Amino acid sequence: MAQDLVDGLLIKARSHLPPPSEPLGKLSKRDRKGVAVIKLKNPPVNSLSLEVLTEFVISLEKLENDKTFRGVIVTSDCPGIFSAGLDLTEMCGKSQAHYAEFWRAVQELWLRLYLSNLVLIAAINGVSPAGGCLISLTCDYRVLADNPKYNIGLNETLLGVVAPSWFKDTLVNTVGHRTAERALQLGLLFPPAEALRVGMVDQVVPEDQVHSTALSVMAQWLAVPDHARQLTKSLMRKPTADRLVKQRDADIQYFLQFVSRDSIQKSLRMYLDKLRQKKG
Ligand SMILES: CC/C=C\C/C=C\C/C=C\C=C\CC(=O)SCCNC(=O)CCNC(=O)[C@H](O)C(C)(C)COP(=O)(O)OP(=O)(O)OC[C@H]1O[C@@H](n2cnc3c(N)ncnc32)[C@H](O)[C@@H]1OP(=O)(O)O
Repeated sequence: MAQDLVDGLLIKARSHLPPPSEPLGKLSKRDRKGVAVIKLKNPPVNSLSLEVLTEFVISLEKLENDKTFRGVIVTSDCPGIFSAGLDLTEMCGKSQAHYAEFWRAVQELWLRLYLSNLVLIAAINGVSPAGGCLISLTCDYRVLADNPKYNIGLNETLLGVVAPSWFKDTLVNTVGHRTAERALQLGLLFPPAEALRVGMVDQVVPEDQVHSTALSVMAQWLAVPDHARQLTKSLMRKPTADRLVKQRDADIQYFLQFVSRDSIQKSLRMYLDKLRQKKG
């Protein structure tokens, strides 16, 4: 059975955790075949808070260091939402020190995912804007559920902010320069068929087949000897990652200046208010 391949690892935000005696991320070692599942669970929308980013990095590090694991399926535990992207409340009305800590955590997660030695397959079972899309773009392969609500893309410009150069590079490396330029400037969120057409995802399948498809794809990738695949991945990705590694502090300073501007704070607040008012 395909499911027998899978081990479970759940990332949760502390505020939604059961008693503190339980560890934040649960890593069970029952699996024998070396595939783990990281399920993002930060209801209601799997926003990437500082805590979730940090926990994600720790979980990945554990998996990287545990040689029984060779692949990870990244998916969501929140129905209909893969991830709403970076937690906007982390970028509004906080201190400079907080912004710096938050942005370093965003950088760290991107670097860990993008350069991971593990095979990463995104099983995208929900809408996936901005940072949510970025997570999937760092994976080696993307399977998207065929639901017209499950848009995916880097929509930063629609919030009045700018996708940083390494977000942009990740998209360019996936869909090519022209598609990326248009998608980034317009802040396009692609429905499944369009996402497949432009190469933002590799496969679109019925919703109930996302997980099994991700497992089949994983088996195909794991059939390749690790050392050859890992070196090839590094050849393809390291130049892009190195551009950030060489200027991480400058990138943080740039983010601080940008996000602290009154005009940017105003845009982010207005966007959050719009989201909150949607209900009422
Ligand atoms: C070198 C660097 C230099 C320069 C670069 C500078 C800056 C870069 C800056 C930013 C980069 C940002 C990347 C991002 O990821 S920004 C996040 C973008 N995300 C979005 O646009 C998605 C917004 N959310 C939605 O569209 C919807 O919520 C949804 C489709 C995901 C889900 O819709 P639902 O109807 O199911 O749920 P809602 O009622 O809308 O939301 C429930 C609840 O959650 C709050 N919320 C939603 N998204 C976020 C978020 N991203 N962060 C924080 N909170 C979020 C929403 O407000 C509701 O809250 P309340 O229950 O009303 O309190």
